[in-house]
Amino acid sequence: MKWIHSLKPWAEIWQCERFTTEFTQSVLVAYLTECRWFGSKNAAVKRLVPRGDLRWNFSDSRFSYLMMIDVVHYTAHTDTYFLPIVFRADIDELPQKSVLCGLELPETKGYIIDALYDTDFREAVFLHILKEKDPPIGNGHLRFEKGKKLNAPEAIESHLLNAEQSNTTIVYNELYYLKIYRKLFRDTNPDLEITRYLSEESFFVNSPVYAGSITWKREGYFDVSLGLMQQKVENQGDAWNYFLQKNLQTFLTVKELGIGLNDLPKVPLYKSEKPEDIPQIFHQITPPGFFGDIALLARRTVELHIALFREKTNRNFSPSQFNQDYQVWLLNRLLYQLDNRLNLLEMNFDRLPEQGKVWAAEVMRNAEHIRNRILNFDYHSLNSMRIRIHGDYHLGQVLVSGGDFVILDFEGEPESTIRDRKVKQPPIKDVAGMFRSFHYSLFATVFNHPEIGLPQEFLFEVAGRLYRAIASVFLHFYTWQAFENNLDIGYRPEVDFLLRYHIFEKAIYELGYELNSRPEWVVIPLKGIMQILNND
Ligand SMILES: Nc1ncnc2c1ncn2[C@@H]1O[C@H](COP(=O)(O)OP(=O)(O)O)[C@@H](O)[C@H]1O
Ligand SMILES: O=P(O)(O)O[C@H]1O[C@H](CO)[C@@H](O[C@H]2O[C@H](CO)[C@@H](O)[C@H](O)[C@H]2O)[C@H](O)[C@H]1O
Repeated sequence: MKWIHSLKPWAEIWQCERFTTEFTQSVLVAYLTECRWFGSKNAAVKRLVPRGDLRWNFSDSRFSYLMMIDVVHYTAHTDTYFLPIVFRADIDELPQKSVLCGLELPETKGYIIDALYDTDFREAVFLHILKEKDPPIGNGHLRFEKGKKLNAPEAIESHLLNAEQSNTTIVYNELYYLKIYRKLFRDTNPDLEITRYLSEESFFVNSPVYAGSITWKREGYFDVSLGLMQQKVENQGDAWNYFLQKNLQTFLTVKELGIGLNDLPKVPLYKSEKPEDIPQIFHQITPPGFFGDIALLARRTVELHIALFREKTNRNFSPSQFNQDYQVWLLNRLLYQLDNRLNLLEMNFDRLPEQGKVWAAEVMRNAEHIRNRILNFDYHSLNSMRIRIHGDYHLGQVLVSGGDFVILDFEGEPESTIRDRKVKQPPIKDVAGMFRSFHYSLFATVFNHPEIGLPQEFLFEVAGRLYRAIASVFLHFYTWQAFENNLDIGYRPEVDFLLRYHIFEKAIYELGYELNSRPEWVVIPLKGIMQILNND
């Protein structure tokens, strides 16, 4: 562990230049790189600028520096990360990842730790939310807001959630989940905005109940969301793992029954069908209730969109029409994204698995065709409405809860700016996200289970046909409910156009996500893009 010596006491630590330099250069860089939530691991970082003047006296005897760290990249782009810290004399029973460094002060020595690992800090946060306090911080104050449904417990027990996530969640009394945002934005986080709206102002009940939030407020500046508390959703895991299991069972049944491709008709792509009109064979190979689950997820998805569509007065939520400004925004963003992906593919080409190289080369050869497809968007022919949507909708964002589905995590697409995430978009974009996710889950099952013992190409083909059946049933329930409830998604040709357009967009987005986060998975979006191009 790194030790730093300071000539100033903890209360004046940021005035000690030696500390600031050593802490920034030899502690923070190494610490952040090890954090799951630090998203700039692969980026070339020019410098870190920690802001240490935001002192919060969270109890009579202790305080924390609510450290906000500007990460300046060589591209000049800057991200801000949140790492509240406290000083402690001991680190008994704390995990190693909570400790940033040892610190020798003039009169004592101890450790700087991530404050979220400190029980007193966590308890103080909860009590501040419960009592709706507004302590001063820097040139502003912290606003601890209490949700209507938060009740005072007799005693507070807390721990950190042990989950793969981009932020850090504190669990209180196994009842409340407080997500502390690690990447900060100069505006209210859409996750907080949408969760609070759905929970307190809409009829939609399949998203978590809002329990409170923490916001840094300053006169003349945009709000900065630091945390969102929700009621815990009792659940049996996420829909991603749920469907992986179902897919595996399906492939094993295909093997057991000796099903061949001739037995599995190709349902027309994206034509909505009632489950009973899907060829019987798809009901035979999938586990009981499979298409019922698809129908239920489609219903919850459309209900979410109806709730977001209903708003008439709050301009953050009221629907908008397609227009020239939106089209310019969309095309600029997607063309930039495509160039970024082609560049990433080229730079990472040699690291790709063999199959990935073949498909990557094909995608690169088709660059002009792809660009043209992106440009093929004309708002004049679109009559439906744009609304606030989930924006990063996939099976991992859905919890399976007592035979139902609950939709979470409204932060939006991780790569987008905060303002881009709030742009109203066609709700069909979420449907496209979910379709990509079903596609992913089928291909991931094939990749992860060589023990199924059938040729991969055959299983890919089975996956493709099952995907068509899933999409048809989902679309049936989604569009039917949308039409019944006057959710303005347009007539069928418009739905079809937007669906295909956004599926393509999402696959291109995913190419970047996989190349940056888990290159061994890049074959899945590559396959997705090639399939879409070949279907044309
Ligand atoms: N309200 C909740 N109830 C139960 N589990 C939750 C709740 N919120 C989050 N989780 C769990 O925590 C995981 C991460 O949550 P998420 O909001 O996606 O965090 P992040 O934005 O940090 O990735 C979820 O997949 C889910 O398992
Ligand atoms: O971290 P987030 O959940 O906000 O979303 C990001 O990570 C997702 C992966 O965890 C990524 O989703 C992609 O992989 C999923 C399977 O792991 C798949 O179901 C999705 O369809 C696919 O997009 C998501 O794109 C990214 O934003």
